[in-house]
Amino acid sequence: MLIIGIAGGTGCGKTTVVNQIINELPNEEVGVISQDSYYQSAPHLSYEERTKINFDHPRAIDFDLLMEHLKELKKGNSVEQPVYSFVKHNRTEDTILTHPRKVMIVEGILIFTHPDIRELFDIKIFVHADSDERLIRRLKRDIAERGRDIDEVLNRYQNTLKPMHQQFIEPTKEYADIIIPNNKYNTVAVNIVRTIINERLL
Ligand SMILES: Nc1ncnc2c1ncn2[C@@H]1O[C@H](COP(=O)(O)OP(=O)(O)O)[C@@H](O)[C@H]1O
Ligand SMILES: Nc1ccn([C@@H]2O[C@H](COP(=O)(O)O)[C@@H](O)[C@H]2O)c(=O)n1
Repeated sequence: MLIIGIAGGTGCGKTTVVNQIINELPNEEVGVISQDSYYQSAPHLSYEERTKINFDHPRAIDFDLLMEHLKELKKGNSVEQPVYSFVKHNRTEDTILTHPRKVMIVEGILIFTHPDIRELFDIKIFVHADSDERLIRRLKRDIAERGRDIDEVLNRYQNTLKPMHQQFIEPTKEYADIIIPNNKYNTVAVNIVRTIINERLL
């Protein structure tokens, strides 16, 4: 199994890049795991309390479960990937049965901060977009898709997202084998990664 890690700050375009890469690849050969599915479950907290969680700090992620699932997939076993609700700020009751594939792509803002998880990646890719681009995209996306308003996004950006990005995410760029500039859609980079994957699938 080839495991590719794709990191980068919120709004840099990780999910979009992954979708562009897997589009046109046979879906029985390539699987995706999103770090967002592994936000800690917090059923003991009220909604109000959950809105105050710092979601950009590594402790917000259930890395133990993510690690366990990646190891199981590597062994050839299927896992139940959790489903997370950005509207409720909580894990849902649902899971997605995720089967091992020849190529597994793992994407998320903090995946390169965890040394043992970093070790599992055969290829590490960091997607870069400037912080103003990322904020604009995040604003539009979170209002359109994640039930937020402009104040929520801007407060979170100033209070936690920006400092956490500088402290935890940006420094992990140094672990990357490939850095994809993504201020604009980068079809050349996407095609290069797809070529690497296709070679593995031959
Ligand atoms: N290169 C790009 N140029 C303009 N908009 C983009 C680009 N890449 C992604 N987007 C848009 O920005 C938003 C955030 O992208 P997304 O892939 O969800 O980022 P991430 O997964 O890194 O948080 C989405 O609405 C997406 O359509
Ligand atoms: N309940 C939550 C959980 C996370 N976030 C934000 O999501 C961002 C990471 O996801 P991307 O798809 O953008 O990479 C992260 O910056 C968290 O602030 C949230 O808003 N609410």
